Amino acid sequence: MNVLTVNPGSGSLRLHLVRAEDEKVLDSASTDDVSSFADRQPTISVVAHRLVHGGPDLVRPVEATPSVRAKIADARSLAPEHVPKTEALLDQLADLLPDATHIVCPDTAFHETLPSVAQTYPLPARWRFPWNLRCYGFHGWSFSWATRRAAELLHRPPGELNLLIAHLSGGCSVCAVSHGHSVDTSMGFTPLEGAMMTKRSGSVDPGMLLWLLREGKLTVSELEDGLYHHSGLLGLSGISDDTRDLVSDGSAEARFALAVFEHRIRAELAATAASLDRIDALVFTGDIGWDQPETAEAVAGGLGVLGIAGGLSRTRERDAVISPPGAKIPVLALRSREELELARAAAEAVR
Ligand SMILES: Nc1ncnc2c1ncn2[C@@H]1O[C@H](COP(=O)(O)OP(=O)(O)O)[C@@H](O)[C@H]1O
Ligand SMILES: CC(=O)OP(=O)(O)O
Ligand SMILES: [Mg+2]
Repeated sequence: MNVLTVNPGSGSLRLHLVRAEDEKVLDSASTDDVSSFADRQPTISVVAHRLVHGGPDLVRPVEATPSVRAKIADARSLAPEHVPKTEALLDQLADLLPDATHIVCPDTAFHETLPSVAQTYPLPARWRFPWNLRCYGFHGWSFSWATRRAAELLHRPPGELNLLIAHLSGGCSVCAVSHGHSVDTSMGFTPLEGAMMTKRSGSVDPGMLLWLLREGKLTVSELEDGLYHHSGLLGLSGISDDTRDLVSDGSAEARFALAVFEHRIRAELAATAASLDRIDALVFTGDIGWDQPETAEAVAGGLGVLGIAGGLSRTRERDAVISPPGAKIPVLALRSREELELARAAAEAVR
């Protein structure tokens, strides 16, 4: 069964054709030209659409029926960078591939296992319940792949593993996995919370946001645009949202932006680690987690309090343990393979 996986991230649209039976990638592209990509495939039976926010109701992969489409529309304003892209792609691909089964795969599904203490914001019940104000968590397909792949590399069943995972890419979030399940994560109600990102701020004092609005410094839309597009590595450095540019630039501004990024990733990892009774491994994934050894080194090397240390290998030829032999807690670097998890989940949903 050939599955077209569609992954609209904040900074790119990634397309893969995956043969589900053996998880082989038959073709891939990072392009907005979905129609040329689809046209060049001989057969596509299923389309797996990554849906960043499933809202309160979409908690597993499901076919994109009209009632599911209505629920996606309800979740639109919760992830304004992502959900509208998925809606447009669902429309476009339903026209291009009318005979394929279209499955929507929520990022949030992986975090359905979050215990209620980790899901809950300390807000009045009269706000929380009618408006579903809770922590959802994102990057679920990346975390579930990382869990599966780490288990292979560590020769342990995934159901036994306790992991700290850092998905560092355009969007950045961390996850604590206990016995294979998400038990805490840094993103919450929206993909703006938690770790500092490439262009997004991550968490900042809510009192500061109130002050900016109350004092008329910024309008709601200026605030939203600034927090989503002009903050993070880009906003701090004034140079680039890409860690590769910042590392090679080497200016004081670039180094400072990277140092704040590393500090905030370490803080998020340490906070989520509090939900684990032991750490079997720290896993780096996502574009930055994979291709920026300086970042992995600075993050791991600064987590001595958790028993994690640096001295990591800088080689990235294949997914591997990158900590030195004998490290108390192994550190792994894995390429993010959301497409394999999306293909697997969609193939299971149509069976
Ligand atoms: N070291 C890096 N390697 C690759 N991409 C990076 C790196 N640092 C920052 N980026 C940015 O991350 C973006 C990828 O973002 P996006 O497509 O949203 O990916 P993801 O969906 O994985 O978050 C790219 O646009 C790039 O500018
Ligand atoms: C949830 C999220 O931020 O996704 P991405 O990193 O793909 O933009
Ligand atoms: Mg992504």
